Amino acid sequence: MGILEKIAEIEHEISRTQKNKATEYHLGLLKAKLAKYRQQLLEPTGKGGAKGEGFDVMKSGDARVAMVGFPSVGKSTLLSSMTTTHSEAAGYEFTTLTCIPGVISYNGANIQLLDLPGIIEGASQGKGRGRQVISVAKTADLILMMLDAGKSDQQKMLLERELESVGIRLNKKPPNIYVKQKKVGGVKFTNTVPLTHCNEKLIMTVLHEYKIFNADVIFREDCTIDEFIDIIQGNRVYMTCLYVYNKIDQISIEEIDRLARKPHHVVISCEMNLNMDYLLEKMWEYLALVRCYTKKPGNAPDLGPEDGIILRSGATVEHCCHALHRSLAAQLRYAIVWGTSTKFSPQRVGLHHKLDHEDVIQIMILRLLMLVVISSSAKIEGAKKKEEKFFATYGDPECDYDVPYISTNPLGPNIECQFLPDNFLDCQQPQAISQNLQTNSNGSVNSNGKLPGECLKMGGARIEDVEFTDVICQVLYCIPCRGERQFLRKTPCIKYTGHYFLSTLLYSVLLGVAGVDRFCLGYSAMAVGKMMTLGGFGIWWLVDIFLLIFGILLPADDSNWEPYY
Ligand SMILES: Nc1nc2c(ncn2[C@@H]2O[C@H](COP(=O)(O)OP(=O)(O)OP(=O)(O)O)[C@@H](O)[C@H]2O)c(=O)[nH]1
Ligand SMILES: [Mg+2]
Repeated sequence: MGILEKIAEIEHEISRTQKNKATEYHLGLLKAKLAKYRQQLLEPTGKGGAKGEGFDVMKSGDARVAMVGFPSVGKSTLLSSMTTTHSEAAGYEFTTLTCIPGVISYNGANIQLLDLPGIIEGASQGKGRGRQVISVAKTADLILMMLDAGKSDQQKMLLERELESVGIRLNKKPPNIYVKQKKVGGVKFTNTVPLTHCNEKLIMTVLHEYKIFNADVIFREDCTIDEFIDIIQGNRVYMTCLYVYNKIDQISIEEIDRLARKPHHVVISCEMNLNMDYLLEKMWEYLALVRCYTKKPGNAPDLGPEDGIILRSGATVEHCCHALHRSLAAQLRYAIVWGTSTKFSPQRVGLHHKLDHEDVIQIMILRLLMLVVISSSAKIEGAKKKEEKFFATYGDPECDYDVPYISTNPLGPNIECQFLPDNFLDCQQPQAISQNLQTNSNGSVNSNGKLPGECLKMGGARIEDVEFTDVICQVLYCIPCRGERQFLRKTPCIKYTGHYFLSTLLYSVLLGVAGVDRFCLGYSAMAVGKMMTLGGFGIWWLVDIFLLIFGILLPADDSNWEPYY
């Protein structure tokens, strides 16, 4: 007996068997057997069926939509009206015999629309070109089930059954059941919710039919036995589907109303061009594509209708990196995202952050690594050019903080630049005004006597003695802060040039006779004198120690003692 007959027999048996508690196990067993035979039919072990000539269409664009339907429902007419591709349409059945691809440009995305031959009842068993059509449909992101509004609802059921029988599940989520086969230990069954559609015994029966004797099974959802069989089979495809009723020009307005109100339904007329915009909108909604705009550091993002990258729903920063450049994800340091996917806008995120529609993303990479990667693969000269080109396209990876970040939000992530501690700033050194006057070319001094950074007097040990001046400070590169990045900061007229009090005192006590302390402080001439006289015969040596202790002898360059020893 061939597989087809076996299937027919089981189907007959299922239809004959009454559904009640007593026959529940018998039916479960039959369903499992049926699924197994269908699987064998779809994947023949022998030479296999005829090759799908004319069906191997390259995947292109951002998403793929396949039209499936009975012959002469207007699939080719829809393709011709929605895309620039022409597909032969005629009043007789099986006008189209191969897969014809067209492209729809919508919201900046290119959506590939496939016109397929009509399928008939029994397509799943290979009637007509059913098998090829279904295998192409499986590769799509969305199925448009084309139906003739003039015909009965029977056609929808028939088509659904054909697709169901080859493992395509329409508008359903994968059931939340966990099955893990093991080598030993028997079957361990757990359910986290009460089961109303099946029980442990039925599940065991099905498992035995599949010759699974050792496994962990966890039901996290109240599923039916069919859904459980789907999980065991493991090759089910869960797809979204839009039911498109064509030729609404031929039916009454009440009928149109009835059809249009059903879930996942769209009513159109290709010939009269009715409701085509809505169909496009719905297709976009069902494809659930995500468009992200990239932004170069320091530049505003391009938000035009053609800009941005199109990603699948649930896409992460990693997908976005792959879409830009294949090596980008490996070098990602972090990404900055503006939009609804983050708690704060902008926010730093990692590789696994999920992006939302219309997010703006800025990718920061490891610049050094980038250089190493490129230079190891090519000569340095070529690598540099490559890197320049890369940065011109994706922006300087370092940072874009050199554009003043003006925000009035007190809870914002950045502090005011003026409040940054000194280690984040590059500040001018205060200078004694006498030196400055000498170098000043025009020789004029400001009305208040001082320019930024100028001091009339340097040094001082007590706060009352110290003079203050304003110096120009610049925030260091790559340090984020709010407001102007260059500002004046009040600074004491003190400089440090590496003189330590304690070491100098020790020099003075131990080596004062040789004038080492005076050498260190920068009084070279006096030091030579002190050395020649062997510390002024001991008197100069003692005097210097006292001068040091009382703070009268200080470094020759007006600098202060370093505050730490
Ligand atoms: N009244 C009406 N007729 C339509 C409409 N759309 C298509 N048709 C007609 O339906 C017939 C079949 O159209 P096709 O586009 O060839 O149908 P198909 O689904 O591609 O058919 P196959 O390629 O044979 O599978 C043609 O004669 C079209 O003129 C419509 O909106 N209203
Ligand atoms: Mg056609």
